[in-house]
Amino acid sequence: MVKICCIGAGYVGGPTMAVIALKCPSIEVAVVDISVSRINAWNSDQLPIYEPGLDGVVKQCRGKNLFFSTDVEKHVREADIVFVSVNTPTKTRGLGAGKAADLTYWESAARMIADVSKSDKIVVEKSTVPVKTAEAIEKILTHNSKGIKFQILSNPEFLAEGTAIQDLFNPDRVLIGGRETPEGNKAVQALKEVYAHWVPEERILTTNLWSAELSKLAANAFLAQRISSVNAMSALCEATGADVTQVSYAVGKDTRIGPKFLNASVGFGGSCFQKDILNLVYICECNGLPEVAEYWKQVIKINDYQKNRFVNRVVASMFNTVSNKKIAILGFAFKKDTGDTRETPAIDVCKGLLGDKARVSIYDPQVTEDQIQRDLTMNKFDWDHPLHLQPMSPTTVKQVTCVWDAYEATKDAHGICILTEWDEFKNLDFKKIYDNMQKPAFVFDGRNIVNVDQLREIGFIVYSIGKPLDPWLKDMPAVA
Ligand SMILES: NC(=O)c1ccc[n+]([C@@H]2O[C@H](COP(=O)([O-])OP(=O)(O)OC[C@H]3O[C@@H](n4cnc5c(N)ncnc54)[C@H](O)[C@@H]3O)[C@@H](O)[C@H]2O)c1
Ligand SMILES: O=c1ccn([C@@H]2O[C@H](COP(=O)(O)OP(=O)(O)O[C@H]3O[C@H](CO)[C@@H](O)[C@H](O)[C@H]3O)[C@@H](O)[C@H]2O)c(=O)[nH]1
Repeated sequence: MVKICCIGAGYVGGPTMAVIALKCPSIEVAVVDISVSRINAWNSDQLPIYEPGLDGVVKQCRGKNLFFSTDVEKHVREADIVFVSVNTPTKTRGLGAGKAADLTYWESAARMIADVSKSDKIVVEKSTVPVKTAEAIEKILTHNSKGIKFQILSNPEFLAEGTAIQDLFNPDRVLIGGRETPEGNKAVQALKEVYAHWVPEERILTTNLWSAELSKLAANAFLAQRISSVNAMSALCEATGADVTQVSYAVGKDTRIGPKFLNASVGFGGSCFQKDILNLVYICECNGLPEVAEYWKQVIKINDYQKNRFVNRVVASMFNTVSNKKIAILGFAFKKDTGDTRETPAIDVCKGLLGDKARVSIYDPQVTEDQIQRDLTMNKFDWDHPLHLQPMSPTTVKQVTCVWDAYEATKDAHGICILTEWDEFKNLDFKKIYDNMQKPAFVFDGRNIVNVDQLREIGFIVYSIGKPLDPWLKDMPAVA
């Protein structure tokens, strides 16, 4: 029986390995982690991450050919294929701080693999890493190998949160990069056979190592760039009276452009886009390509601009101050159908409003109060380290309350900010909400999910990203 071990039981390691176990009953899969609480949660009824469909997949295989364990060394030693899916946060100190990927966790995993291995292994990069990481990992492994042979493959993951199970069942492509040597080709073939259990052969792409590593960074940069492009257009739409939804529909109808990923928003979030672009920027700079670095930096600058612009709209609309006003925040996760808050635009928006002394009342169906408080007090990039190594939140932000109901959050509020596109927000009783708010009552829709005309009829003053402006907002500056 082929044995797979995955180091890192997170958003990628957990779902990816659960799907491999489900689709390959003949393979034994162990997912290991240094975080005891994470592993305990994977072994309980309350999985550590919320992902539609994940529960069912885990329940079908757990205890049969899928195991979650903290005995990292044992499972690595026994495995034929070791996936490494650990954190690769942005460095906060030293060389490349604020841009480069911090490979501490990767390096310690590689050293541990070399230490405990007693048989040849294929080591698979599942984490998103800088180009040429495989070379560094190869060096660590071979210099410590005691005669054991390791083949390194790059197999970046393209799943998106909220649709992870769907994406894993039916991927656009699986990408496997390896050394172009007989041993390298053999290793690529072995991993290909795993995916071939359910992925059609023509969707399994094989490349050299560096192309696979770079393709992952490139794909995320292209995706994020589309959002920054449409968000940049949203500002121009507001200035001209065009409607960004109509513009992106018309643009996306061009088959060369395509309709997906053109939704204007308060900004993109998530653990990957910003981190991976910063990483790309750093790699370009290190390779003497400042113009290319500058080009990709702009994607992040526009994203920051979009979040600032949103906060400025809120404050400017409400007589240039939100001091002591209650603002309801509907949605804190970085997108719907996940409880993940890493780099969520809600953090920046809330911090902006708190900076103007607002009182914020937050409701998100999947995010706990503890998480929100930690997010609002943590330093940038600290969120991307293993849970037990993150600083405990020393203080709580007093002007923040978290509630478990949208009606409670909006009661007596002056304004509402919709920051995540949860389906349930589309069906709220806005008349009831309006009746229970201070007047004038404002809605700032950062996800373009409300029916603007209906809300204006009820009496709300409505701002919706990239839509023709409410007369109330017309003469107010977008960016103060
Ligand atoms: N989240 C996504 O949607 C996504 C998608 C594609 C790629 N990625 C990439 O995959 C990687 C993992 O991302 P994630 O979202 O799953 O992160 P995560 O924080 O959810 O999971 C990483 C896990 O690795 C564990 N870990 C760290 N060092 C370890 C070690 N030495 N031994 C054992 N366990 C260790 C941590 O405790 C943590 O549970 C990152 O490089 C990320 O960029 C993420
Ligand atoms: O038209 C759009 C599409 C997305 N978003 C926002 O962009 C962010 C990222 O969304 P999405 O890409 O759907 O989720 P992620 O889980 O971050 O997935 C991205 O990052 C992963 C980690 O690298 C990759 O594996 C995926 O392919 C890539 O889509 C979220 O805040 C979305 O709300 C928009 O604002 N407008």
